[in-house]
Amino acid sequence: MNSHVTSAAERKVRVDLGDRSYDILIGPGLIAAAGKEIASRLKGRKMAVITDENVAPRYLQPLMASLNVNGIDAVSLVLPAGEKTKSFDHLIPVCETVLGARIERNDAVIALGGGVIGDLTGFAAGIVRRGSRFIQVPTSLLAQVDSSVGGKTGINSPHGKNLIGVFHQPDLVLADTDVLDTLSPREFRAGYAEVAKYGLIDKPEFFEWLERNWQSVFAGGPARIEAIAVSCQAKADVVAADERENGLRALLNLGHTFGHALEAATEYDSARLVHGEGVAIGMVLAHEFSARMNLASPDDARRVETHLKAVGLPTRMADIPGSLPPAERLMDAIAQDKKVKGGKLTFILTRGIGQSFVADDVPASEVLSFLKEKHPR
Ligand SMILES: NC(=O)c1ccc[n+]([C@@H]2O[C@H](COP(=O)([O-])OP(=O)(O)OC[C@H]3O[C@@H](n4cnc5c(N)ncnc54)[C@H](O)[C@@H]3O)[C@@H](O)[C@H]2O)c1
Ligand SMILES: O=C(O)C(=O)C[C@@H](O)[C@H](O)[C@H](O)COP(=O)(O)O
Ligand SMILES: [Zn+2]
Repeated sequence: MNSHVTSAAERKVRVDLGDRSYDILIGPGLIAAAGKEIASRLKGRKMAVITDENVAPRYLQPLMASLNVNGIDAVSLVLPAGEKTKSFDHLIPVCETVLGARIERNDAVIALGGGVIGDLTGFAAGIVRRGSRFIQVPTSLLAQVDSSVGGKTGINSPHGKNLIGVFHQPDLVLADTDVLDTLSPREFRAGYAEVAKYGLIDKPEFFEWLERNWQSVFAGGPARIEAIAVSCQAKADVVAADERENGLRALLNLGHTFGHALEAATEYDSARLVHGEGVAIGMVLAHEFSARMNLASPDDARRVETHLKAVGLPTRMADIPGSLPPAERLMDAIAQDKKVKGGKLTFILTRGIGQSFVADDVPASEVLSFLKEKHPR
């Protein structure tokens, strides 16, 4: 470990956004060090910690103790776990807890959990008092490599994923890598799909590294921390260049147009499909669709599927338990995607491994006949 680093962090990634820049600290022991890290960066001494029922029994008390020891007075709220929590019903108690504790703008709201808690809490922080300080303590692999970074916050609608929300950047991200040891294998794999995504967007050498080293990433230790740090740096670079998704940032949506439609189609039922699994299936579909449009070789799609299958991720719509609505209904969700412009579909397509690009004006008729072909029925 670097001797000049005073915290437990092994790696630090900076998200450069002018006066809204912030650090992502990555490494073991960061929950225990949270109070010190937060107190040294923020003036506020009142905070609300929002978490879920799986994370709370393991990590809430250590976080609260670390805050208290460093002079921070904190309240907490424990919500049900799972994607359905990203809803108006759960947004209300988060806002009321923050207001009830008289958290001022310069105090902070802390998300302790996976992407569900991070997106919901970030949204509450973005709207309470028209914007309050926000700290992410991501506890799932997915949240550590993706959702805690970049300021997209929000909730779902029956019309589609993340359709209600705001951009609201955190002031600090503390990714304690020790906590990943208690994540279920299924949730670890789901987070890994977003790690692989960075390779498939524009880092073919990272994808090759993952093909060779994924077992070490799953096992823990330096390869895991390296994969998290590479992912955070990749996301930080994109967010710094295009914070509000006017262009380049849409690349981070690789696999998501199909994936989000599948999540809406399964009614956000985490027992059937979780976000990272939808992204895995969506990335295979995006590569296959690119091959069908003669943009890429079908070999690339096969290579992506082989790797994601090897780690144990679902790669086909048929892998989702239960029946799916017809392709036409999936198209309804796709038509509600936030990337749609003037009614025209935008997809992230590819010319090969690590050669993704934003394709505007993708013909809906092509997407529909592709989905009909792939649909398990
Ligand atoms: N804002 C963004 O940029 C962004 C990026 C990617 C995904 N997302 C969103 O993130 C969500 C998915 O996040 P997720 O995969 O973290 O799901 P999640 O928040 O539901 O967490 C997954 C499961 O793991 C449990 N868990 C979390 N940390 C744990 C730990 N250390 N030990 C034991 N159990 C733990 C949770 O309780 C939950 O049951 C989706 O809603 C997705 O849309 C947002
Ligand atoms: O940060 C981004 O930008 C992403 O697209 C990251 C995705 O992994 C994430 O799932 C995001 O929430 C999707 O964004 P959305 O705008 O399609 O809701
Ligand atoms: Zn995602």
